[in-house]
Amino acid sequence: MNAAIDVLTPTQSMYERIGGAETVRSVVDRLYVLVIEDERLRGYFDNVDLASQKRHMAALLSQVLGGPKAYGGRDLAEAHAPLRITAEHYALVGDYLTAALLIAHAPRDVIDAVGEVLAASRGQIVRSVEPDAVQLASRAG
Ligand code: HEM
Repeated sequence: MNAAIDVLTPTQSMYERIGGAETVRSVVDRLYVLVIEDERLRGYFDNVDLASQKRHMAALLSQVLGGPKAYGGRDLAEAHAPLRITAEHYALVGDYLTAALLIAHAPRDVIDAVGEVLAASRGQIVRSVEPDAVQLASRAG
């Protein structure tokens, strides 16, 4: 391979480039501070063990970024179905995750990759029927 191609070929995972376990932990800590400070979201976590929640989220984020494959939590659809999460609340959590990554100086391509994962997992997490969908369904008869 010539030197120019070497330079352009990523040798580290996104997980390594953002700073590995330590950065993931700080991103997840910040994410839950932002979420719990938001009165629109706080109630979802009233009876949740936040320490174990953070461990699961950190394991999932590490895995998604090409780090250790250590996620041992439930399937995302199964974990979130009883919560009836709205599209608005889902978007807020996504924005807070992006904010936490930016504060940790995650590069643009990492933010974009996480954005794609968020978009792909939306259908498993958002469960409430939105007014538009109800209207369309009733119009369709
Ligand atoms: C943005 C994408 C999201 C991801 C990647 C994600 C990820 C996770 C993970 C990994 C767990 C742990 C599952 C387990 O313990 O087995 C979990 C649980 C949970 N999530 Fe999310 N989540 C997301 C969005 C949300 C949103 C938008 C809310 C609420 C507004 C939410 C509320 C919860 C709650 C309350 C639990 C605990 C459920 C329980 O222990 O019964 N999540 N989530």
